[in-house]
Amino acid sequence: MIIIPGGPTCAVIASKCPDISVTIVDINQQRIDAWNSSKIPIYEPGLDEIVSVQRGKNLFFSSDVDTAIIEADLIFVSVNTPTKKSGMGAGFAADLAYIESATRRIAQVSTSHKIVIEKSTVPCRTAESMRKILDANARPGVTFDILSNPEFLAEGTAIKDLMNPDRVLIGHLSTKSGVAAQQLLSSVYARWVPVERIVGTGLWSSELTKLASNALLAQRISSINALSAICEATGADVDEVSRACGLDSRIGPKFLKASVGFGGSCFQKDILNLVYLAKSLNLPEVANYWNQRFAAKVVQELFNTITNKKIAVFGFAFKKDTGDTRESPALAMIKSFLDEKAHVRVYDPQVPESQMRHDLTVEVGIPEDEYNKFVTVHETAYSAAEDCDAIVVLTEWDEFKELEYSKLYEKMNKPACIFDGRLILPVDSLSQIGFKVFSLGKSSEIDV
Ligand SMILES: NC(=O)C1=CN([C@@H]2O[C@H](COP(=O)(O)OP(=O)(O)OC[C@H]3O[C@@H](n4cnc5c(N)ncnc54)[C@H](O)[C@@H]3O)[C@@H](O)[C@H]2O)C=CC1
Ligand SMILES: O=C(O)[C@H]1O[C@H](OP(=O)(O)OP(=O)(O)OC[C@H]2O[C@@H](n3ccc(=O)[nH]c3=O)[C@H](O)[C@@H]2O)[C@H](O)[C@@H](O)[C@@H]1O
Repeated sequence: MIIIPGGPTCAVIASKCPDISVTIVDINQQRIDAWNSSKIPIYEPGLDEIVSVQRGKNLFFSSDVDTAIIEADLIFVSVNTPTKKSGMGAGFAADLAYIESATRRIAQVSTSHKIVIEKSTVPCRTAESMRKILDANARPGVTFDILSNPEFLAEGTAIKDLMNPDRVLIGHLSTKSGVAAQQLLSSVYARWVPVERIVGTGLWSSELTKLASNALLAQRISSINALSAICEATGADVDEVSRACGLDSRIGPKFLKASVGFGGSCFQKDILNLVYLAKSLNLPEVANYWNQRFAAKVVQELFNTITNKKIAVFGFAFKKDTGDTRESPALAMIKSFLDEKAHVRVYDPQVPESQMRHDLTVEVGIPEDEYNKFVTVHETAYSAAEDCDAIVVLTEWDEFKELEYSKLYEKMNKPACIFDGRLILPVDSLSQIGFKVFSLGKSSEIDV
């Protein structure tokens, strides 16, 4: 195994797996010299001790990148991925030049099958680019698997985090060799990480999870920092507010320490990277946008028109187990369907027709005669679905999971579509019945 470069991760793997030979390679000779000296190039509590025990046994440091590649079975790519300074995406996108040159080297030098593991923090779908580079430059007969295994350690607690990680994430393809590669890497971590903390996902989910985790963590700090300004103006104490908020088990106490703003090498660059990804995919971060996007998906899948089609809306409340409809996504969604002159047949176990009529006519502003003509409210999901072209699930009521979908399917026009806006339905069994199923935030896997 080699790691390019990723010192702390490498040292911990070596110390937990004495039978695995681990080599850190770096094109920077000075860094390698430092790793081989009594003054290693990174200060991390506990790292010095591990390196001094393992170095020369199963932990090696070298600038001979090519030899290390040829001898390795698994190759972690942990090179730097700073924010681009010039060109397209400058100031936001990640500079993948180092990833590219390391990947090219692996392709050109390898003489046997390799498992190449993305360890660096990269934009979503970087594995696809790596695959293209590997395939285009590989020697005849040499094959590669690519895994995504992002690093979640924080500086200052790196060894502790690596010894006892909350989770180890391994993204892989669902091909036979992709799964085998994932199992092999899992078996390395399983030497010291409980198996339930080793999580397998698709490649893209894994890549995106790393950026998303840093964005969510940074967002918590930004929130508490914004509250600190309000505390200053009002006389409240931010530490007291933070402690009291953190006692809510849904919020939790960690990462709520107000500060002068977050620093570090990663939060800023990874958030910019995520913003760039959202912008380049034309995804403005406006709450209302998510409603519109889902409504547009319904129209698109129903052959770009829903005029005079019948749409069953399952759920009107803003969440399950309540009859409350304030700011419910159903309002904007039904308005979009009515704008397209579709007939909407609504069923919600708790929201009465009078409430729906009030919300749609008074709050949303749909004229009374339009409501009367296009909206009907039903006593059961079965009657709502009758003669419909699509079912759109907008509230996560438990009973929607337990409906007899084959019975609903029989009553509907074909092709019968289901749009799951709450991720509660069993996609596979609905597809088997014959439904065209669309789930929020999911797409089919594209091989790389
Ligand atoms: N530092 C941290 O705490 C964490 C870093 N990460 C991610 O890990 C990656 C690396 O971060 P750092 O270690 O902080 O970066 P770094 O800049 O300290 O180290 C990167 C090293 O890669 C070497 N390198 C560049 N191209 C090479 C090539 N083709 N072959 C061999 N070596 C090459 C450089 O000489 C440099 O020493 C980044 O993507 C970062 O976002 C993720 C989690 C934590
Ligand atoms: O991708 C990465 O590189 C890493 O980025 C962060 O780790 P790191 O930047 O090393 O350190 P943090 O402990 O997250 O601190 C970052 C900044 O936030 C600040 N911070 C943190 C926590 C808090 O409550 N308040 C606060 O202001 C810290 O002082 C520091 O300036 C994440 O915590 C790691 O999970 C991630 O792997």
